[in-house]
Amino acid sequence: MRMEEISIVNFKNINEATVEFSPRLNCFIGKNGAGKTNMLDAIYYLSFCKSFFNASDLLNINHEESYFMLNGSYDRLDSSETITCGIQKGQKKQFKRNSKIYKKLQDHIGLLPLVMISPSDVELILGGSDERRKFMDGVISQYNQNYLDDLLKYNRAVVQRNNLLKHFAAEGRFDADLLSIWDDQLVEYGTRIHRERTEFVEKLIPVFQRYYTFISQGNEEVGLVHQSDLYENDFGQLLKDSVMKDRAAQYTTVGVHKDDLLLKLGEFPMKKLGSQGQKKTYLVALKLAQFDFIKEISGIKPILLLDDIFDKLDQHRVEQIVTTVAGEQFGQIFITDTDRSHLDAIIRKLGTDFRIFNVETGKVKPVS
Ligand SMILES: Nc1ncnc2c1ncn2[C@@H]1O[C@H](COP(=O)(O)OP(=O)(O)OP(=O)(O)O)[C@@H](O)[C@H]1O
Repeated sequence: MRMEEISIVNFKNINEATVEFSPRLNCFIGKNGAGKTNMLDAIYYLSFCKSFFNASDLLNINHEESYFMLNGSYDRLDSSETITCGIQKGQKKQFKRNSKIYKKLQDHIGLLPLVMISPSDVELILGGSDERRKFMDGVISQYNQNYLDDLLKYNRAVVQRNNLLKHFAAEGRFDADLLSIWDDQLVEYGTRIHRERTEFVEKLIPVFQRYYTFISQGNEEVGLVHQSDLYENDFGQLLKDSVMKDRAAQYTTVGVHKDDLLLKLGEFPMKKLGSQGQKKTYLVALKLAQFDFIKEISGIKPILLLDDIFDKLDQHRVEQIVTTVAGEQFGQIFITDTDRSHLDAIIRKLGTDFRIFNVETGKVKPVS
């Protein structure tokens, strides 16, 4: 799959841009703060109906304006797709596929597979367990629409159950039957979520380790372990056994909303012992494994966005990454950098079609 063209109006610092892309490699070069990442984010937005960075849509509208528009043309499985998105202050977000408005944005997720590798991925290592659950959920929902549905229902049931626990505490009473209505829902959705996450992580691990070994040239061993209350226990029983604890805490203390991924360097946590370059390598390997995974399941090569990928990595690792993404298994790539030297190496290696764009204070111009 590839994006052929994007038109942008008032998206962050990009007031107006229409850019035609290469089917293989597209490089955005410019100084810090020029708008390179904003270009990638606009592409990301058209796949996920949201920014990679800002949860609030309003933050993506240019500060001086009251709306933004994005329009992307794609070649997907040999047919053309046009995706349009418009955000106007005070109005509902509009997302259209071939001029037809989506009733539910959720229906769009997965149509245009995409993997973004960004410096802010480091939160996956440094942040709380919610970051790592978000990672699993984000990938699985790209190929499994029912998963997102289960997740929304599960999260709603957790909120309701927690409200009930708080209500009981405030009233100084307890009704086990009433609570068990939510237990049944948690078990139904939670068991399916657990199964999907387990399968995903099991398939991801060997691919991830292969990428890590290749990029680090076998210098380190890494691990990835899915941690969940549901591995050892029947979920329904677990909820029953935890009732006293839940009542004291006034929230649901067990379940898939507590899942985590243990990210390891050798036998130790990557978070504590990994160097900056090792952490970056870990994240690149993880995201490339995600790429393979989505490609295999969807039968489509995702778009790959590489933001500031070379920072913190030594020359060997950079070369290994370049060699990897230059391979046939990858499709269209968008890459940002502050200078051309890394990119020239990629271009030489790819020996294939490419386009370079200069980005300067929100203006995007092809380099002839
Ligand atoms: N809503 C907005 N309206 C106007 N400008 C914005 C908005 N949101 C972000 N910006 C501006 O966009 C610029 C950041 O652009 P971007 O993150 O794309 O830079 P970059 O070229 O990737 O830089 P770096 O090399 O430092 O990563 C900043 O100057 C920021 O102030």
